[in-house]
Amino acid sequence: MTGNPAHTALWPAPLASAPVHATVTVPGSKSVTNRALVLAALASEPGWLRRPLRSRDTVLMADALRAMGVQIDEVVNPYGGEAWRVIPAGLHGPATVDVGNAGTVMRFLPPVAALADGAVHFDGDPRSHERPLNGVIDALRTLGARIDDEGRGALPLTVHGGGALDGGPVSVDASSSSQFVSALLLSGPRFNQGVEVRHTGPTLPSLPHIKMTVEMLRRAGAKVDTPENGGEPNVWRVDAGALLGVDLTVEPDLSNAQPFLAAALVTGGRVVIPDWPRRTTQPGDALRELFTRMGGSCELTDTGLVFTGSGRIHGIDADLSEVGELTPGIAAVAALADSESVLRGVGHLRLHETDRLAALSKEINELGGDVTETEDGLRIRPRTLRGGVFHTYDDHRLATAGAVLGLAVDGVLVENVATTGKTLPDFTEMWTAMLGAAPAAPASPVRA
Ligand SMILES: O=C(O)C1=C[C@@H](OP(=O)(O)O)[C@@H](O)[C@H](O)C1
Ligand SMILES: C=C(OP(=O)(O)O)C(=O)O
Repeated sequence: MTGNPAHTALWPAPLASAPVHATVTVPGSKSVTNRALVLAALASEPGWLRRPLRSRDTVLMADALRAMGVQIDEVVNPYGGEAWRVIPAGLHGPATVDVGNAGTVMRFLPPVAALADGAVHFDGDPRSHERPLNGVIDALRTLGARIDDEGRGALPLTVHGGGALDGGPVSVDASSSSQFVSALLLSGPRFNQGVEVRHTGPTLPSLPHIKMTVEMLRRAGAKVDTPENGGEPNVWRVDAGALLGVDLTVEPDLSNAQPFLAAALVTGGRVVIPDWPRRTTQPGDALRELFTRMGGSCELTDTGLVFTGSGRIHGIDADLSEVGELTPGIAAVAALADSESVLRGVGHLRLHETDRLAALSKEINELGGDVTETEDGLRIRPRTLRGGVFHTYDDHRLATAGAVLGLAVDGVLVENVATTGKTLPDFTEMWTAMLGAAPAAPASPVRA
């Protein structure tokens, strides 16, 4: 924990005094915004991102690309919202990249830096030094890059870009993060021989995020072969070729819709999320099924997703390996359910923003819960919970999970709720607006 007062400030999570009835407009997807920025930066012509997410992770991505020479102009249209115009340029060093604690920045950009002319130094938050990066580093070396990481296999490191990269076939164990595969594929069209990525590990998390990468590459004109279109299992191939400048409207972040849907489930209310896409690769789309199994019902209408809680919350036994980032929110709801839950397939969450399995069990248990870690997930036995401090370990999804618990448990104090700024800077304002309450005055925050 740092000495920064924002990190010790406690936010009294509002208790829901009645079923929530609200329409919540959710900002753009982090995963789509950061992929779109990378692809636009690598394109051979300018492109547009409309309704991009503006949050810590996406600003870090944009600033990093700017540091390598890409022009990104922010245009505010009073009628159509924000848009970012991306004008690619010859990538160059010397440059310094702050990855914060953004998996997308720390994994997607070293391959881009390998294409730059000059040295690009990467560093970030202390936690970024602990998150797995070895798959990207080793693969880039195999593909011809020169990287100085002083043998750490992790951040900080310097990529000595040579202006081009051979590319070709490479094997990577992506069992600790699907982002290793996405990272290599995204820059693949710009490698001299393209890239063929073969995943060799025992498991592969977050498959929808790899599908998102493939779809966005194809939309930018890349030729991609995948296991789904007749290729070998666990092998993705991207041909070398120019990328088009795309005009893309970013979908709402469905994983960030989760706490608001959870509010309908927990309070027996109804929440509408406008612009929920009818077809998407976002893992958050699985919430329609998961939260229905946990007691709600939903309908995809022309206004968006209408999600209704029944007043009952059921436990769930679910393999969340494809949708790992939904685990903290599901765990919070599960702690309030009428039966036990088992969440499986998410051992890799120990290496996310924080060790999410340890953090969720400790924090829910400190409120009186009964959560145990299993080898690959969590077992959650609902108990009557009491108020107390909910520590968040610089993890945005721990903070929103604490807010969900606070709807039903009086006196939950979420530590460092500002950490939601990683992907959802307006979270507390959106939460209080959803609850129909006036936003709390910022004066004299309670201290831990
Ligand atoms: O590629 C992406 O945009 C992401 C992939 C997933 O990472 P892991 O495969 O490391 O879990 C996910 O958890 C993360 O929030 C975003
Ligand atoms: C795991 C997450 O993020 P990152 O992109 O930093 O891996 C997340 O948002 O839940």
